[in-house]
Amino acid sequence: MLEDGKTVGIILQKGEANSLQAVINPFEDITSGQLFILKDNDKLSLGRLDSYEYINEFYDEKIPMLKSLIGDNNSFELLNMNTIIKGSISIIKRYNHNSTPKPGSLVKLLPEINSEISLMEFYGISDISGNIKYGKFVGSDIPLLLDLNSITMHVGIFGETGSGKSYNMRYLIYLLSNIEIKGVKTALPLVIIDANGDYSDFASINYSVVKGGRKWIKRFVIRDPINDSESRLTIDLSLFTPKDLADFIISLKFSGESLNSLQSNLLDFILSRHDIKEYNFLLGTDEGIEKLKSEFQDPSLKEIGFSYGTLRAVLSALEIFRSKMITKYKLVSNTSSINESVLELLWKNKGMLIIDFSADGSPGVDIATKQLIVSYISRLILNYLTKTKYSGSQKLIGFVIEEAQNYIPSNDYPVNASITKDTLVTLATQGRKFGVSLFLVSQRPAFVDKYVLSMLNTFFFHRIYHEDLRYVMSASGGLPESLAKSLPSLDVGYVIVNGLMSELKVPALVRIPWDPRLGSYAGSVERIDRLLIGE
Ligand SMILES: Nc1ncnc2c1ncn2[C@@H]1O[C@H](COP(=O)(O)OP(=O)(O)OP(=O)(O)O)[C@@H](O)[C@H]1O
Repeated sequence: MLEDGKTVGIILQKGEANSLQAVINPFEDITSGQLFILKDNDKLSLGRLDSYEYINEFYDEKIPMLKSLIGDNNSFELLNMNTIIKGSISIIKRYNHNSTPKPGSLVKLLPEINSEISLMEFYGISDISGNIKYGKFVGSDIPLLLDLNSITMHVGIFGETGSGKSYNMRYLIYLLSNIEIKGVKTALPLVIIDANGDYSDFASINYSVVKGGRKWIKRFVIRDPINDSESRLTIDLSLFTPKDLADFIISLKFSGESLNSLQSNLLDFILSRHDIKEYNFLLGTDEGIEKLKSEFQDPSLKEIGFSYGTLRAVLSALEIFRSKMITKYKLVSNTSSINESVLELLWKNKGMLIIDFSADGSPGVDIATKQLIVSYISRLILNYLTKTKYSGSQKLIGFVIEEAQNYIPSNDYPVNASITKDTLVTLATQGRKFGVSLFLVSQRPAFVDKYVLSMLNTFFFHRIYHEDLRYVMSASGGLPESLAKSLPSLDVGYVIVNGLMSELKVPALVRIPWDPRLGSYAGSVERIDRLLIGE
């Protein structure tokens, strides 16, 4: 069965450890990273083409090994050509044996696989019920199996702009929405921080794409909703410490870029005199802000050492906060629109919450406010899952964060994200225990916090910038040189998948199938030539 694919080459030399040299038919369309079956009599192995080159005038019948192969018709045709492909192949799996294919072994395309039994045979596993079928290995129709049981070890999706990340995330959402386990349709509950409105259609026109195992989808916006598929996002400030809120309010004045610690200390001092349950009133209503402002008249503040200038600066920060959060965004509410009951509904219905941060869904909302929201949602998810875990039941939520560098930046990235970073680090470290699966999507992995990067265990690498190669290599535990070399020039629609979820257990080059329903979203771009002629 596994050996049924077409013979396209012959092993010539056995190199060190798992590496082999082979001649391959030059008329075959091959790619670095492609998988082949290697057949040494009845011993089969799986090999990955690491590199190849076209060599001319190779054939020389005086070579003893070639002489012995000339008897075989297939081999003769291969060897009797002026140009051949010389390829380096590494063995990535041996099927029930320990040997390395000897010179003369055949290199075969992967077979056609039409049944789950042959798929299990290919992977050498005895159960595929916890797996989803993702894309196809390059040069074959065999899907990469992704093990759902490793999903809480977190996922990274990286690639430069236009490399296909959003389409891939949409494809993953489609797969995670249409899971079938032992005949039961289900889905991974998802909360999505949608930076550019790339997923909003799943709540409306493309609902059918994701409704397989889901019964509930909600899209949140930060403006007045204009139809039934939208809800206004509000958050509950009692989930934050006074220090978090003080830092946020003061930094908002500087567009989130810097922080005056004296001003922040003063506001922290005032807020700390209140119970956290009062924060939604104090910071979410005009009366509350007025009450808070009146507390700055307290003469003891000057005695403690807060200057008049600091007091005035904090009052002006509170005004800026009021005009944005209360007047413009109407963001704060005791009965926040996303709360623990909503997460409970999300879990029960295997639903999906889309937080639309696009210019359409959240017009004019600055990055600091987006961070406050992401921080709020992270805390909510962590609190909810911790509570359910300690009450004896385990639940699971996938948390997709696009433009992850804005929420968990590395030290090299000029964004202050103290309000999100700590909680997201906790989610990354504790996620497996409590049932959180992070999906971090970013154009620049170099700008994502190194510690969090090291917590990710499954990677989807699209074409990436040269400068990011180093980070990608260290975060993913290394890629074979051949695959690493191809990363900066990978075509759209191709991705290197590596890590715990991959049943292949080694990095693989995978083709992501095109589905027009998944291909029409806010971030997808039309071809400019067709656009210009109005096609
Ligand atoms: N598997 C695929 N097959 C064919 N076309 C694809 C595939 N994946 C993506 N594309 C096309 O490539 C373009 C860019 O893809 P996508 O929007 O996913 O990139 P991106 O990496 O998310 O970019 P950005 O970071 O700028 O948002 C889109 O127009 C999309 O339709």
